[in-house]
Amino acid sequence: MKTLDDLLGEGVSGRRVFVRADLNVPFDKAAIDPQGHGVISDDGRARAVLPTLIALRDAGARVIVASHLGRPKGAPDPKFTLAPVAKRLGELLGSTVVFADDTVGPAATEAVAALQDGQVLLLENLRFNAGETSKDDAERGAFADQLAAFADFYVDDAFGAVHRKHASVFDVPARLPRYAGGLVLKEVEVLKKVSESPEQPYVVVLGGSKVSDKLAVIQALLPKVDKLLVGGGMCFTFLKAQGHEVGKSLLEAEMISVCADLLEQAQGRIVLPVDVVAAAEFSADAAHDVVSVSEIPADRLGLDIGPESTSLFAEAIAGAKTVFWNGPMGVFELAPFAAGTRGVAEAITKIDGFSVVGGGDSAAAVRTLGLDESAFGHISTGGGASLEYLEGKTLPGVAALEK
Ligand SMILES: Nc1ncnc2c1ncn2[C@@H]1O[C@H](COP(=O)(O)OP(=O)(O)O)[C@@H](O)[C@H]1O
Ligand SMILES: O=C(OP(=O)(O)O)[C@H](O)COP(=O)(O)O
Repeated sequence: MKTLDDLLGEGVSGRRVFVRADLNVPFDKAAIDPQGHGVISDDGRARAVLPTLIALRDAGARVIVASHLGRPKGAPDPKFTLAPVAKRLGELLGSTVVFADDTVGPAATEAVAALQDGQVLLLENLRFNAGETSKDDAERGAFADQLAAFADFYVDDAFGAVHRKHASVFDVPARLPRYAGGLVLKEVEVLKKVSESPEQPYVVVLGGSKVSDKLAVIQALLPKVDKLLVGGGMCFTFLKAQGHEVGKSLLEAEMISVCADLLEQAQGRIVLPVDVVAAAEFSADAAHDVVSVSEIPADRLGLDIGPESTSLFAEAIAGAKTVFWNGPMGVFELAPFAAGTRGVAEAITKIDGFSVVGGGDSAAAVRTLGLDESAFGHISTGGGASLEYLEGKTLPGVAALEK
């Protein structure tokens, strides 16, 4: 695999370099800025790609940065514009970041043509184009052709998206000389060690809201781990499979039988919450109570694991030599539902072993809850990506760089 250092050694002054970054940063759930844009709540993912952007900029490259943000449906959607991210990236870089308000349209084409040596341009959200995530090779390829036409070289530093077979991750690198950025290299190096020889006991903690993505991973991880602790939005499909009613909580109805099979296979190694914080609605000032998982009221939704579950999870974590954690235990962004995530995170910081936290929101939780980042072995920018790496899967973005 060729690296950014190889590219810098070849010389990039005046050359156009396409950088796929993961600038899918979390936004404050309530705030709006004076321009009507969302307010970034944690810019860790933008900071993580700065070394690559600075090295290219300072070497005189014309830097074209591209990313997705959220999950828009293949068409422009102002809710998911990267405009506020361009502004923040400019502040972090200490130099102007030009923003194109389309991805491959006239604005982007003009902005690429006007780029000066040492300038950085951010294209609008890749997922405003159906070609980016299409399952159809030709449709993805046509979009990749347009992106590749902008540049002479391709650098992938979007670790959080390397598990996606998307145009900017998988198809553009097939069309240009390709290089791995420093973030991708560092992430792969750490995760390789954990996946090849995790010191036992190995505990995996899963939560968050991307339920169906992660249920698929559990099957593959189960044989490798001693305990799998499940909280967050994830746990309700499992609780339902155990026969509990979950009220209005997040539920993947079509996955209930899969969860039942997983529980049977796991023979006690999947640990579920015994109590949850059940709220009247998804808001910080909603009425809420701690209830047993067998007593979730029909008109309430579970927004955090309860204190007994937090202690149960902390106990399982305490004896571990390796812990991988992806996905918050609750809606930590709202203060009444942050205790489970805080308790589990604190337990992970105390282990006598190696811990990895992965995921945009999980890493953001560590920072916004004021936990000591240095108490974790590694904080990964990718949740799904690191889970799939640990599962032993070939990741399309990594494979594309290795070809
Ligand atoms: N019980 C729950 N119900 C709904 N959403 C939840 C629940 N628990 C956690 N979440 C949400 O999950 C989101 C993070 O999920 P996910 O994207 O899977 O994690 P990561 O980005 O770390 O991989 C957070 O915004 C959090 O508010
Ligand atoms: O946020 C991300 O992944 P993560 O929540 O698993 O860390 C990445 O930006 C990938 O986003 P996606 O899961 O919408 O493809």
